[in-house]
Amino acid sequence: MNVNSTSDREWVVSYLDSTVNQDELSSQTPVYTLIYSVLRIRFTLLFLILGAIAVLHSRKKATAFHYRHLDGRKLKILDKDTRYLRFTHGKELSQEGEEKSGPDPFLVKNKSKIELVLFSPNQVRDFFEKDARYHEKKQDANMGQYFLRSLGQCVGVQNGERWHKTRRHLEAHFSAGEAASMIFEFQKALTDWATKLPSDSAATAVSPNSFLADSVAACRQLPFRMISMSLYGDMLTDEVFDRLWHLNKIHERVTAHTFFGTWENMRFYRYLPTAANRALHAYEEGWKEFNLDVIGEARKSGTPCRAERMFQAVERGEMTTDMFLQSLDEILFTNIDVTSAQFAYALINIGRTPNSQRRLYEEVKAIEDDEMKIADFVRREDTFLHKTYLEILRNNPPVWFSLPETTAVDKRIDGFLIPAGTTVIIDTQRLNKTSPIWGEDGYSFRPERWDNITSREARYSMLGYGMGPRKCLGKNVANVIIKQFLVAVMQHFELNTGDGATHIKRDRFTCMPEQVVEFRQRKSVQE
Ligand code: HEM
Repeated sequence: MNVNSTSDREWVVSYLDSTVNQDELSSQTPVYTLIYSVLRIRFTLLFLILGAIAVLHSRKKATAFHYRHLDGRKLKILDKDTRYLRFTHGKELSQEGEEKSGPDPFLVKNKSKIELVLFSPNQVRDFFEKDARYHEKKQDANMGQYFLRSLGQCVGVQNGERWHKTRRHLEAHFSAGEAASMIFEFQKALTDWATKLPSDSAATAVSPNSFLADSVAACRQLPFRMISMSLYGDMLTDEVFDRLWHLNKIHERVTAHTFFGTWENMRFYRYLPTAANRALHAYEEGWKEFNLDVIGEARKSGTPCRAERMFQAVERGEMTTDMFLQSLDEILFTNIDVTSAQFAYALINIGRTPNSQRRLYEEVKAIEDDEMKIADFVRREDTFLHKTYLEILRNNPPVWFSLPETTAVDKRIDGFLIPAGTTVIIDTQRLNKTSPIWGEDGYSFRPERWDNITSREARYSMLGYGMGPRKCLGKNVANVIIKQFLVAVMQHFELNTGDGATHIKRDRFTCMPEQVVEFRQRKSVQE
């Protein structure tokens, strides 16, 4: 049949219509409509999902302009895995970065991830300015599964609303006022430590009035005791402290697996019967039991205890038990090396700089052994004591490279276009020592430099307690205990470190020094 004319086409249409059963037609229409609608919804969903993936992907994926300077040069990359090296060989890594990239920021590999290293005040300012409150911490600190299991719920790696809520519950107990209220209790612990140190197993006598001791070993339990006091108050009897110290021993093993483990970081590892898993399990059980025991006892006896007050947020359903336990872990166990290193460096630096030691001693002598005067002295910020404390913080950052934090928006850092979602780490030693504000002698310990520099001016030139809105939770307590420690040391000892270089231990995630110091007992104490 040849269909040419309009009338022919009309005929064909009507013919075809007539071949279709009208009942069938009416029963088929909803099915087609249904299929059509379902397909349409699916397509819409598919488009939405693809759109979301594209948006997310574009946040991560670098464009041709990303990682490039305004003048077109590209960021350099250190072509080696720095996952462990940043802890064991921080100094060497920092030097390699400087040799490869000069004054420009550079990229490093962390297993399969790429991170951006910053180290100058301009870079750090560009990183924190404007979007700092939207920066995110990596929940596994880019260290994998074992970290996620042991610390993935602690306040330090939470983001957004979860972080705000948890932080609020903890922060109230570590304010400047709370820290000041701990001073008298801390004083007792310090006097006890200084009195017993000459006969401690860490001390080797060299004369009736002097002894040698490794700077870390000399105060190995002291910061741990003081931070435990801040959490448990009068509940911290000798027996309770011994329980904590035992848990700390297990936790040291957990920390070693967390930062230096390899297979531990894999997903399947948790199911294997290994020493690392047993240590984590034993620690978690013990830590939970310990806290519930102490909190229960504090309630029964009506003893004030900060951990008990923090736990009330768990009972109100505002914080999970894991968040509570892991945040307390972060405060006490994980942080202990950080504070211990500051104590050790306080001894080393004071013992190496006779002029600073003399000036500090003169100040301490003037306040006599009066508790009220000591409390007032420690709180002041116009003293040589305060400058010494700031200089210890500047000269000895606790970790060589900070833990990862991501940018929230595309931004220029030192002229380079850095895409949103880029993970950044800061070379704290390089920043704290080579920022132009420190002048030629940034590597020297010189508290006097703070005669002419304010903390505000030094804002982007040192990473002491961190920058941006999520600074260290314990900064007020750390401020008080480090200054009180310096006072107690000056009251009891004269220090001598000698001239040799201080090495950093390679088996810690912190910059932990290896250095023997000579302690000479002061006359007033010997009598
Ligand atoms: C001199 C000793 C200390 C130094 C140098 C120090 C330094 C730091 C730094 C650099 C951060 C990271 C901040 C950031 O992410 O930008 C931090 C976080 C933190 N620190 Fe400290 N810290 C010290 C002592 C303490 C103490 C004694 C405590 C507990 C009372 C503590 C508890 C914490 C907590 C919980 C966080 C996580 C805060 C958050 O993300 O909300 N720190 N600290």
